[in-house]
Amino acid sequence: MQLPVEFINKYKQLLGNEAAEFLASFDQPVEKGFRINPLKYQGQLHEHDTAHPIDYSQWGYYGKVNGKSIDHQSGLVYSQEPSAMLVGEIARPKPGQKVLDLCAAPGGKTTYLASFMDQEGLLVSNEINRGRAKILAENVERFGIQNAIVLNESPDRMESRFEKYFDVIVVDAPCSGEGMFRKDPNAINYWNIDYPAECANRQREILKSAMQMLAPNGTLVYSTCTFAPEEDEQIIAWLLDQYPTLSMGTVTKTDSMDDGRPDWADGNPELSKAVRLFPHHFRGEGHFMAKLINNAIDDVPAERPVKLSKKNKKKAKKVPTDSLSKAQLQLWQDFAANFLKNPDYFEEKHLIVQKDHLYYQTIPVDLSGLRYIKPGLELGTFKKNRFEPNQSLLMALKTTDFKQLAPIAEEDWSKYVHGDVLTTNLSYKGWVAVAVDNTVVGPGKLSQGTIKNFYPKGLRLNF
Ligand SMILES: C[S@@+](CC[C@H](N)C(=O)[O-])C[C@H]1O[C@@H](n2cnc3c(N)ncnc32)[C@H](O)[C@@H]1O
Repeated sequence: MQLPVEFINKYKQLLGNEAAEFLASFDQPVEKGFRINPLKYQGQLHEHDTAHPIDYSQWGYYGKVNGKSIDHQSGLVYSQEPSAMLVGEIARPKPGQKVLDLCAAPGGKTTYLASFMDQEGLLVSNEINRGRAKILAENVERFGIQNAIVLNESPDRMESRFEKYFDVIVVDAPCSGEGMFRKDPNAINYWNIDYPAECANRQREILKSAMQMLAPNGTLVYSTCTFAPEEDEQIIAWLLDQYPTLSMGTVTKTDSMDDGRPDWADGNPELSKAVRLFPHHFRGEGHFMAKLINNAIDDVPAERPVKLSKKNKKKAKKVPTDSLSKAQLQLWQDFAANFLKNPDYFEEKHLIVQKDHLYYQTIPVDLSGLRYIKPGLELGTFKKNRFEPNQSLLMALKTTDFKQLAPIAEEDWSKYVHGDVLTTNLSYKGWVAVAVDNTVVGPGKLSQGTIKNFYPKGLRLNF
């Protein structure tokens, strides 16, 4: 790989004797990995091999995901580069906590955090770029996360709404991406000697917002996929300096993980508690991460109303946060009674309607004034006098949750995701959850031996 001369010289200086080995690692093949989704997994994958577990990740395996497989399409597996998996392990939120993934698309860390949360508490998953936020929302849906809200905001516009609100915040920062060079050689074209310092400016801005939203006793996890000290140790040194209530948390490291380098910042020995994953030591593309604990004293209420500046008021989309009409509630309850084994699982007080779409929020959050993609788990849509379930609802439940299940053979799955009508000898009528083995793959509507296909058009596949 042709690396920029200034990049080579910089790391020769920083790494000394080790530089040759580090630079040679850029010519080694990319390491691929995937995780099993504990929210869905019931002991069976269809075409992925779990022979090579990743020792520091409870759900991680080395290997490549087939994007056109049942496992991927139904959210049983998530493709993630092995070093990125450690970020989720370090953050390790507990069920019931309020968690923020501030730079979240396409969703690697979000899905990891959700794996720990077991559908309880609140996961706010934010991405500033609208196109990327939509991809994030698709991955949240596929993974079957019930407790996530997908926002499309700049971090500073979230501050006043979520002041001192989150127990865990992950900032997987936009960075100079030096750990991406092997995976995406185009990333080299963006690099120049000043780029890390430019990225560091943006990282400090994002972290200032994150600090406004971190609750007393909260945990902040900061990570990058770059080796540049300006964006790694020097950012953590700045944080510790600016926010005296922060202290470094300890991270359990395996032999192939390096300590942070105090000598690459201000010499603070605490920085060695950070983790460096170098591709010449570790089976992965490379990452930096640090865990910080907020030791501030709890003096401010956790939740505050939105306070928007005039400028932000203008930009903000008007969002109707409606409660259900009586007729809508009846339609939902009739649907749930026929379709779900526990029709009261999605409690009425957690339901909201927006433009005829019905959503479920585990913890009610007022999103007025904020841009979002999904204000909660989308249960479905009210259409005239009926209710139509959304793919998100199907993805977020297990086969055992449905009254009306339509199991199909593995060979019929490709017809289903292609959008074909299927035949069956089941005798139910109405909405069914189509499933392959123990995995729900999407909705259908059954009538007289045929399953009408309601797999979303945007997700359909050609083989
Ligand atoms: C390293 S990527 C995140 C990867 C993601 N956490 C994952 O695991 O899949 C960084 C993200 O930050 C977003 N970003 C860029 N500028 C930002 C800003 N000023 N504030 C917040 N996020 C930003 C980028 O669009 C990008 O999606």
